[in-house]
Amino acid sequence: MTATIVSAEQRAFTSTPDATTRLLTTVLDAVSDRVLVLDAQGSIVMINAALQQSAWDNSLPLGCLPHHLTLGSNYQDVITGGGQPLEYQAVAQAMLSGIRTVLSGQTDSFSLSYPCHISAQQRWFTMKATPLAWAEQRGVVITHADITPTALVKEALRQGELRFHTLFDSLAHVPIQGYAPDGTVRYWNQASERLYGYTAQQALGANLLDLIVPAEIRAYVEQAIAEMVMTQRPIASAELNLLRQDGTHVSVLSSYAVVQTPGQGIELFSVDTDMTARQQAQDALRESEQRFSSIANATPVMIWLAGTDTLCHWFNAGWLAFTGRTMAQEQGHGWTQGVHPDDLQRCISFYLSHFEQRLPFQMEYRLMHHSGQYRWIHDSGVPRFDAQGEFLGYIGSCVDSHEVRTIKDQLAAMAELVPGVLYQFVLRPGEPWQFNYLSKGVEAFCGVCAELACQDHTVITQLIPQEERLAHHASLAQATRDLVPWLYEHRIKTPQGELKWVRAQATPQAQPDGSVRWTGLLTDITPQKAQEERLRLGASVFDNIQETIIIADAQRVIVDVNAAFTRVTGYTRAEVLGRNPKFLKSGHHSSEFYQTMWQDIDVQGFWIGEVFNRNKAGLVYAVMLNINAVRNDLGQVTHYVGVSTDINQLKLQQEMLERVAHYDALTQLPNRVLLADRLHQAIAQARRNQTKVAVCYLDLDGFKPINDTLGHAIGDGVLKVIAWRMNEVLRASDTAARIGGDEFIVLLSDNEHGDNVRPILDRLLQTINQPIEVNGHQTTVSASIGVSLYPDHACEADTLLRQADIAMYRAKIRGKNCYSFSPSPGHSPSLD
Ligand SMILES: Nc1nc2c(ncn2[C@@H]2O[C@H](COP(=O)(O)OP(=O)(O)OP(=O)(O)O)[C@@H](O)[C@H]2O)c(=O)[nH]1
Repeated sequence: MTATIVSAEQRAFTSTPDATTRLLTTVLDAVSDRVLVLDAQGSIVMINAALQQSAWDNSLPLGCLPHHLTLGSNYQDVITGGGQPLEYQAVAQAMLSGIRTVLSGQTDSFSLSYPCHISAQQRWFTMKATPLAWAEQRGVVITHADITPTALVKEALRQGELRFHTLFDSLAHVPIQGYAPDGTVRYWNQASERLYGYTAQQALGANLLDLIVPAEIRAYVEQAIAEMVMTQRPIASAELNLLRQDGTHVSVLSSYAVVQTPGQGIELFSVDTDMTARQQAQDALRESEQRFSSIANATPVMIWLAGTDTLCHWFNAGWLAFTGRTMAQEQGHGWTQGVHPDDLQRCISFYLSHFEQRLPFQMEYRLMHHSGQYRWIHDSGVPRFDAQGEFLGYIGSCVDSHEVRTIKDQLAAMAELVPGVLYQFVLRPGEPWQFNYLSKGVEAFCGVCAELACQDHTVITQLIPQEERLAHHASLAQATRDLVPWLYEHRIKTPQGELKWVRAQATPQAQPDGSVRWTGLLTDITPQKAQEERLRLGASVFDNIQETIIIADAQRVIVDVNAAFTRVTGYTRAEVLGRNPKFLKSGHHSSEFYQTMWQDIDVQGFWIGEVFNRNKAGLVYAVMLNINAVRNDLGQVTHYVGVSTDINQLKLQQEMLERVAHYDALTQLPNRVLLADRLHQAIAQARRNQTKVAVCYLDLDGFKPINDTLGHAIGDGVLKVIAWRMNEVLRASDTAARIGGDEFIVLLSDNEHGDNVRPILDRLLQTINQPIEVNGHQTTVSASIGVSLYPDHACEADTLLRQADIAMYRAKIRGKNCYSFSPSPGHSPSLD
């Protein structure tokens, strides 16, 4: 294309013989931009081909209208001339102002973009003015470049960026920052404002590194940015500790985006997640773990931690000090190597069974001490859960319970020696009983295994007969409520079918956790119960037996009597309790009698004999009394039991027989047998007392005629009267006996000499000789008496009797109704 020269100025411009100018003109004609040159006055001195060509387009942009665009015309007139749309007038003024600044040398260039409607399409142009000098003239070269394609792209980008930022802004809670490779902030959303404290206005244009990157990580951030710029790819997310405006730190997780923006180069975006809360939680957790670990390591208690896989992964210093092993050795299953082989199986299965159910547990096992000795430890494990209830594993604490266990074993051994069963169980509201301890005695006593009973209380409770169980449980529940010592007797039926009586005594104690712990003793009272049964039976016999029973204590004070006692004696039980039984004395026995009786009881433990007692009514009765001393295990007398059998009838019968044997049935005077006894006693007494006994042989005179005339019955009556009269004149110590027919013997004891008996003999003769009336029949008899004296006439009873008999005949011979003494030895019989 060739430049068109249309004026003198144009000619002057083009006539310059400067090859450079020509070259320039040629170049200007070759470019597609619209170019025109103004001189210092603003007149058009050159128009290139593109502008020339476009001058024919009715829709030329501003300043290019063809009817104005002529060489030599003033450019100001061209672009401010009439017919231009109103919206262009401001643009035209701006253009002129810029051109003037260039022409005046104030600036090296001026550019302005402006829209322009061509054929109803909006297009974008950039007007640029740069100074130009030629042939000692100065001017300005103006280009109008159609930048519509570039503008469209930029607009699209701007719209895209707008949407991008709108999207960012809509992420109100996500802090996002956009920045240039040099750190200049280009985007700063509201979330960033909240997080870092800088407003968008403060942040935009500032350097991100200066705003929020602490000095200590600045080099790292710079390097990261450089890497992203170089690779045009984001680096991996990083956790950074950044600064807020107020100087505090904030922990963020930064994710990055690298955006290649046409015209703006690389733009970087950081998308931050505030990690402060998580960091604080992590810090708190770490601190808590550190605190736990320092506390756990400071305590002498041995502590272990297990994860959800049942494996122990941590042991405190106390544990490691105990075992003398390293953490690595103990972790996993390592710790089980230290458990005593006898305890291992029990220990593991106990641990696993509780672990499976997430239950707390307590167990004891022997663990190898670093000294090489096994020691008992008490291990308490509890499940761990996080705040959301998620199971985390177990934590366990152990204490060296060796000494305690040793004492416990000793106590258990002692407990085995205690008769009965020592036990302890715990009652928790709403839970079944739990036996903590049962001494081994339960196996012999109840026939059940102590360990099984500790696992399941029904092993014990089901031993109680069904019909007694309710009352037993109610009694126990009452004592649990009242917290008072409990004493209860009940039966059990052992698995072997044995029925036993149990005395359960225990003390309930309230525990801080709301449970009640019972500690007590079960005693086998089967023998006592059998004894009680026997006693009950005995008591029944006691009250129903015919014999009277008196029970006295060791001081011989009555503590009980039976019903027969009251029936026989007339005394009620209340009247005699607390009294000595001696009030029953009849007076028939001497004090020696009783002394002997008690001596026998004390020495041989019993006494049996006949005793005359006196009842409440004053009557004497005979009993066969059996007194037994009851002694305790120490041999001390605790009670006396007297059992009396009423022998009154027997006694009467005996007396009757005795009387028959010793007394004359008609006159009731002693007979010959009793006389012989009395005579021997009288002789013995006289011998002791140096006195004399007179043996008087008395025979009635003329009795036969009474029988013969009045009859035998009257004769009997006479004999009875005579007997009665004889006793009337005799002393109590004397004896009148009938030895047959009308013959009597009178013994006069304790006479100082023979003459002392004469008055008595006289009174005898006199009283016998008194008239007698029997059944209306009057009669009279007399008596002849022969007297022998002990020891004057003889010392033997028979001799004395014989001599008295002889003397009596002498009295008969002397005429009857008189007495005659036996002659003294060596003397001739006399009739005195
Ligand atoms: N009624 C009665 N008579 C008796 C009883 N026992 C003996 N006789 C009688 O007593 C008499 C005793 O005899 P004698 O002593 O010879 O009679 P006597 O008339 O007293 O004679 P002398 O002694 O010589 O004075 C006999 O006739 C007996 O039959 C008795 O129990 N009752």
